[in-house]
Amino acid sequence: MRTIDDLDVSGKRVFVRADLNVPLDGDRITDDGRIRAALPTIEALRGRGARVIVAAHLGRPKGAPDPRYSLRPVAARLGELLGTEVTFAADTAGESARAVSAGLADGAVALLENVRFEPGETSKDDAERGELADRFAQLADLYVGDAFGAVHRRHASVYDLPGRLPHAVGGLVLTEVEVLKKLTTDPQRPYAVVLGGSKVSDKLGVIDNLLGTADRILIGGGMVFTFLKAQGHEVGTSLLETDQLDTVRGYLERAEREGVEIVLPVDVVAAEKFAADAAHADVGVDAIPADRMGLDIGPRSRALFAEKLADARTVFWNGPMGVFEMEPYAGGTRALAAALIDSDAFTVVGGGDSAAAVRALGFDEAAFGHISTGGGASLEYLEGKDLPGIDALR
Ligand SMILES: Nc1ncnc2c1ncn2[C@@H]1O[C@H](COP(=O)(O)OP(=O)(O)O)[C@@H](O)[C@H]1O
Ligand SMILES: O=C(OP(=O)(O)O)[C@H](O)COP(=O)(O)O
Repeated sequence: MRTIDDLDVSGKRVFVRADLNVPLDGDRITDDGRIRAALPTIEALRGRGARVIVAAHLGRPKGAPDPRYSLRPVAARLGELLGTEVTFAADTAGESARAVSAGLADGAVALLENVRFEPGETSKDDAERGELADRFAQLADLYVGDAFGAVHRRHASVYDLPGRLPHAVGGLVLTEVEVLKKLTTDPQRPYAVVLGGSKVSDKLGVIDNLLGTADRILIGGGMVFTFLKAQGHEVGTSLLETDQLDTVRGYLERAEREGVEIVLPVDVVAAEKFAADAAHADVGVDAIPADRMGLDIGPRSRALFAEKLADARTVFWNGPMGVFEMEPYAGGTRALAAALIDSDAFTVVGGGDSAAAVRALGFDEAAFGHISTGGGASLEYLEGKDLPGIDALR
């Protein structure tokens, strides 16, 4: 793969696909870790006289402009961190984007509006994605793929566009892959993987492959309830993927056959509704009330998880254990982060929200082996899957 050092970028318009999918509270960025992670590549290109056009997604809008998912606040923060103005294009690949691209000076930086405002970005139809990629290609002379957190997505700006322009891989993707490689080539054992978060249907599938490599799989966060239900427990109004129940039953059976330990919580914090001020209580997993939702793993589960991680030599963690953004449901995530730090294992934390949680809860990032910007992307890499956003750069 060519790196940015192999490209002659001076005076050229360089399309940089970055992952700037940061958590927001209204239009306030609550954690700018992914913007910071994108800086080195952008700075290196600027420093060599490139005209840098950054493109990214934010959240999951439905293929049309939606002000809640505008990247405008991200442009402002990117400008502050770079110490230069970042021109914001009010559309993704339309008139505004073309005008911004044409007016960019050497060393200047622009950010396009959310690529997912275009239906072609995430389309399953090759022609529809191709049409958008053609429009992106008109904006630039060169392409740099640096959106590690999105390399598992076969999307127009990640997968189709690099085929249309001379391209290179960005430094963030290279660094991430280098660290994750250590987990795939003979990890020190016991090797534990901790899965949580809310992208349940996205991430359940990884368990299939992890059953072949990990010694222990600990399940927390919104993942828990599909497992508990599969075991016959009632889960009230908790996050549940009903159509995945058979799959999960299959994982539980296979784990038992193959001697892989799947560790599930024994208690959860069950709340009346999805709110910080809701009535809530710790309950055993066999006693979740019908009108309550599990928003965190409970104290007994935190102790159990810490015990299961104490002797691990390698740990990969993706997905918060609970709704850490609300203090009453942050205890599980806090306890898990502390358990990782206490263990002697090589620890990798992956995912936009998981990394943000570690920082928001006051942990020292240096206490972990590596904090990755990608959750789903890291998991798919660990599974040994082909990653469209990396394959397209070869
Ligand atoms: N029990 C739960 N119910 C609903 N949402 C949850 C639960 N536990 C965690 N979450 C949510 O999961 C989100 C993060 O999930 P995800 O995007 O999969 O993680 P990451 O970004 O680290 O890959 C957080 O916003 C958190 O509030
Ligand atoms: O936040 C992201 O992934 P993650 O939550 O798995 O870390 C990436 O920006 C990808 O976003 P997507 O899962 O909506 O494609």
